[in-house]
Amino acid sequence: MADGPELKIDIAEKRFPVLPAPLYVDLDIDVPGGQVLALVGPSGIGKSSLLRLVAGIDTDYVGTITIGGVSAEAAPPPGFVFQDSRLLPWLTAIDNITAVNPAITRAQGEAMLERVGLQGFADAYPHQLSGGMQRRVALARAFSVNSRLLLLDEPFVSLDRHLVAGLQKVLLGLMASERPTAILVTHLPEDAALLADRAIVLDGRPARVVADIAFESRRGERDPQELLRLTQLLSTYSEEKAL
Ligand SMILES: Nc1ncnc2c1ncn2[C@@H]1O[C@H](COP(=O)(O)OP(=O)(O)OP(=O)(O)O)[C@@H](O)[C@H]1O
Repeated sequence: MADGPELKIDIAEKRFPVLPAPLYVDLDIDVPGGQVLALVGPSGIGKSSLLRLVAGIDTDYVGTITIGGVSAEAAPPPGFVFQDSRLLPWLTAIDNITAVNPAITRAQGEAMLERVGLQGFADAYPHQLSGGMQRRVALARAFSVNSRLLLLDEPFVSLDRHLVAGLQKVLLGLMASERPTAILVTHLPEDAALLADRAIVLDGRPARVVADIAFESRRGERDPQELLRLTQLLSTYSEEKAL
């Protein structure tokens, strides 16, 4: 399969009326097709807001964002994994998947659920699934949309770490075969080290790129020493502070 689309973010200015300073001024980020970019930075810096702009959910900014040459507002909605699963509670697992892409057949939806380790759970409702299983459905749904752009907003937050390892493996496998262009928002350097090809650190208000680190080793093939090295590198930029 070919790589996902190139993503070009060129924001001249983004403000929220309640904030005294702009959230971003002259924020330029290019993500080549098929790259997984980790976006890290302190709480409140504007990571989730950037995903909402890229997704075309928030269109109130000055600048351009294009996905494969098409403006974010006009492009098909990307796969989006939110901080909470945000499954529709009145729909079964399979119906949550076909809701984002009616072209998907039941067999294809079931195959996707099998890939995330949920064989036999197609007809379960979200409340019948554990928190970790719900995240798996959310991943399956994000890979089922008619878009090869994937936005992940702290996809493993508030899950036990022993559940996270399984989900990370599922995500790595799906990204290896589907080759989406992706942005992963995370506050954990170890998640960025494991899952991404590159990391951008945002800081300040307006937020600016204070580090842009391309990882030389290949995602999915890093040994524990390399993971530790990248984690430590990224940790030097992360500070526990809220804006
Ligand atoms: N709809 C909105 N209206 C006004 N201000 C907003 C809105 N959404 C976000 N903000 C403000 O913009 C700033 C950035 O918020 P955002 O959620 O993007 O940060 P974040 O980096 O994702 O934080 P966290 O890591 O805690 O999730 C915050 O100061 C927040 O209060």
